[in-house]
Amino acid sequence: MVTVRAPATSANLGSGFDVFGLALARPADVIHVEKAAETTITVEGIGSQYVPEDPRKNTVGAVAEALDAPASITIDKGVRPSSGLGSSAASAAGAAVALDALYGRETDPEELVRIAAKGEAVVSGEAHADNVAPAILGGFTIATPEGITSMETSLSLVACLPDIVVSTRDARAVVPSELSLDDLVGTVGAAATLTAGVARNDPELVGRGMADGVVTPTRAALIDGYDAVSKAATAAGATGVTVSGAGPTVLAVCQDGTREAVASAMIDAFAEHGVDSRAYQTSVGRGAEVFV
Ligand SMILES: Nc1ncnc2c1ncn2[C@@H]1O[C@H](COP(=O)(O)OP(=O)(O)O)[C@@H](O)[C@H]1O
Ligand SMILES: N[C@@H](CCOP(=O)(O)O)C(=O)O
Repeated sequence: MVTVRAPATSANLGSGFDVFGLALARPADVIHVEKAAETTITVEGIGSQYVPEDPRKNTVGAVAEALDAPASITIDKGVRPSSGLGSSAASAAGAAVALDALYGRETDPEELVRIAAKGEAVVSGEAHADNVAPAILGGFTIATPEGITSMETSLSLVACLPDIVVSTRDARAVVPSELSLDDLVGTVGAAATLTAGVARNDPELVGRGMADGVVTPTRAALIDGYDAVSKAATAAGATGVTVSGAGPTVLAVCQDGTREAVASAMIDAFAEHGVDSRAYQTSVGRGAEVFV
């Protein structure tokens, strides 16, 4: 048997829609795989009742098929489904790494990212790699059709998950299909600022570079209390706040020493809007790893 821990991830980071991604130190899924004549999937853990065990409907089934690596697979969900924390991607990435190890393939990690992205297509209709790239490679990743660039970085983060469900498929439907030249210039400037901040481990630059007036406002409208949560996090010491992935998780980048205050400010602000939430105080993490 091979067991892999695969991290939650936060995609987009505001200005990098479908391109930027960050691996989080916590939470994570744990995937166990054993060789079998055909693929079967068992799902346990947080939100497991919402995750299909049919291999044709689970991201992990598509990965096993793409790798031609049939297995008996158990997924222990630590990342809640439909959270904006790359839940479906954590399982896909974990399965890709686990099945590769189980069958001794030693596949190039970038190829594993492409295979895990096929799992994402099962859920959202598109093989976007912005969650599976950091889930496999760790750190900050830039995923484009031409390839993946990954960078190590150190940032203090809060991922606040409200008790709301937003499916990635639905949240993709509200994204505008066109943008103005002014918006393009703003987005390029922000994305470049964010990348410089990542390279310098600078939370001020990363926070400033998360600004986005194109995609984020359309998704924020699906999250009760988003504006209040964003303001409360900023007042408590966040340098930037955005929708994590397709939402509903709200991600805050924090100045050193403010993470605890930011987390409780976000929970309180959601509560004032009648929404229960849970805040993960976290940091930038590693990619999926075999640990047994
Ligand atoms: N292994 C998996 N883990 C989590 N969700 C999965 C998995 N396979 C399929 N799904 C489906 O994917 C959807 C959640 O994925 P998605 O909407 O992208 O949310 P998230 O932002 O958490 O990744 C749910 O409908 C769930 O049933
Ligand atoms: N770029 C995608 C990312 C979806 O991330 P998830 O964590 O919500 O699955 C998008 O924004 O649609």
